[in-house]
Amino acid sequence: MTTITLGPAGTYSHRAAQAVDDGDIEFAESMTAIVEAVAEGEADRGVVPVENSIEGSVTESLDAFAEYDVAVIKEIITPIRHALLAQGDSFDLVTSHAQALAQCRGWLDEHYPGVDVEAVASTARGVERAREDPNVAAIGHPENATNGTELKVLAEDIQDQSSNATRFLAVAPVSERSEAGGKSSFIVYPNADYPGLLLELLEPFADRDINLTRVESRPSGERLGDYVFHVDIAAGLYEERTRDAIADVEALAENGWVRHLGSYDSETVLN
Ligand SMILES: O=C(O)C(=O)Cc1ccccc1
Repeated sequence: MTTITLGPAGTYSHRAAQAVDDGDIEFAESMTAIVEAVAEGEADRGVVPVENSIEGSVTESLDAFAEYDVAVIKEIITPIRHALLAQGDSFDLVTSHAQALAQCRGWLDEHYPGVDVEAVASTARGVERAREDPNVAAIGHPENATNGTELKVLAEDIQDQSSNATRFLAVAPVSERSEAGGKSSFIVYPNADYPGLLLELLEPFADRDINLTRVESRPSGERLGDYVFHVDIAAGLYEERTRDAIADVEALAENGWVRHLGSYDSETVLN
């Protein structure tokens, strides 16, 4: 089994992927490339971050789910504890994944006011930069300090909120889409715009006492003000009430489309 996730080795996505699958791990440098590799049959599994408790959605992952046909087979929730890593105590640039830089914005302002920051494709890519250049520090998991040339851990737990957690989703080819699991995800493109549309789309769940765990609107890319809705619910597709609710949503979206991502269970991993 080959799992593809955000690389190089040492990213938080890599850690989440290892927690759910101990097979071969391959790396890509964008969420889109990971989802595309699974949709095209180049990898059996993909693991991408979708939401962080401080910074919110990883929009690139959501947009990739709307673009490529894949099945969501598991949710992985993991606490994220960032460290500042560098060759020595002085540096003039801090580099990391944009989400990690944002999660530590307050801490950086307080301890290194005015320091330059630069976003790179992943936290581990930032660590590579710090290994190559003594003027660069990186934000990432503290274990990156010892994997390879030694780096100093200048500070630990630098995220702005101690309860920093990220949700990752594991995806598989559509043939593995399941109806079993306590949560389900789907994407609705109603291709319509009238007062009360969103209310109508959500009523089928309220009427059946199904809890929504997330609703996110993303631009459809068609025209300004036109949206695709990403909806997660705390119910499985094996339940009649879920199938009935989604049938109602499909009727409302008759001029657009509904993409079923599948039902799955959630696992919290501490790593
Ligand atoms: O760059 C990484 O390590 C990732 O896996 C993306 C990410 C960045 C910050 C928090 C969670 C995931």
